[in-house]
Amino acid sequence: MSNSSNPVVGIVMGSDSDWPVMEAAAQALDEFEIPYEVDVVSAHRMPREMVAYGENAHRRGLKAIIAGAGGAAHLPGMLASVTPLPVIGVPVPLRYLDGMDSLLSIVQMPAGVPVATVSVAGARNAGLLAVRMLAAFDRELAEKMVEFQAELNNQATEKGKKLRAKVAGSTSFGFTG
Ligand SMILES: Nc1c(C(=O)O)ncn1[C@@H]1O[C@H](COP(=O)(O)O)[C@@H](O)[C@H]1O
Repeated sequence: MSNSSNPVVGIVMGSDSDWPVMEAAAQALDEFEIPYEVDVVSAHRMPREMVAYGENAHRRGLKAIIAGAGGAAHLPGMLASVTPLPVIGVPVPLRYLDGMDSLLSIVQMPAGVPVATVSVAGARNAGLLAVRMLAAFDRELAEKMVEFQAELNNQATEKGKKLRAKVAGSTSFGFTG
C-alpha cells in the first residue's frame, strides 16, 4: 500500500488495533493517488507526541487529518484543538457498546473545535471526504471525483435492473433503462 512521498493526508489512530478499520481510508486515498502517511498517535497514551503531531502537521504540508479511535475516543477532538487543518474523525467500534461510545466521544465537540465525524467504522467515507476537501482546490481531482460518482450511479442503476429482473412484476420508476 502507498505512499509516503510528500504526504498530504495524515491517517492516525489511537492504536494499531484500529488498522483493520482504518485501512479503508488508505484504500480510498490510493484509488485517487493521494499520498498519505499512517501512524499511531494516542492522546491518552502519548499526549506530548500527539500535540507535537497536531501542531506540526500543517507545516509539514498535510492538508487534512483522518483520525480514528475506539472507546473513549478523544484523539480526533484533541488533534482538532491543536491543528488548523480539517480533522475527520472515525469512530472505531470495539468489543463493547458497538462503537456508540466512540461515536459520541467524537461527534459531540464543543463549538469552535470542529471534527467532521463519519459513521461508525466509516473509514472509507473519511478517505473520500479527504479527497473532496483536496478536490476543492484541484480541478483534475474534482473531475476524478465526478467520474467516481458516475460509476457509483452506474452500479446503483445495475442493481436496480437486477432486482427488477429478479422480482417478477415490478416496474421501473422511469429513471432507469
Ligand atoms: N481512543 C483511544 C485513544 C485516544 O483517544 O487518545 N488512544 C487509544 N485509544 C483506543 O483504545 C483502543 C484500544 O487500544 P488497544 O488495542 O491498543 O488496547 C483503540 O481503539 C484505540 O483507538
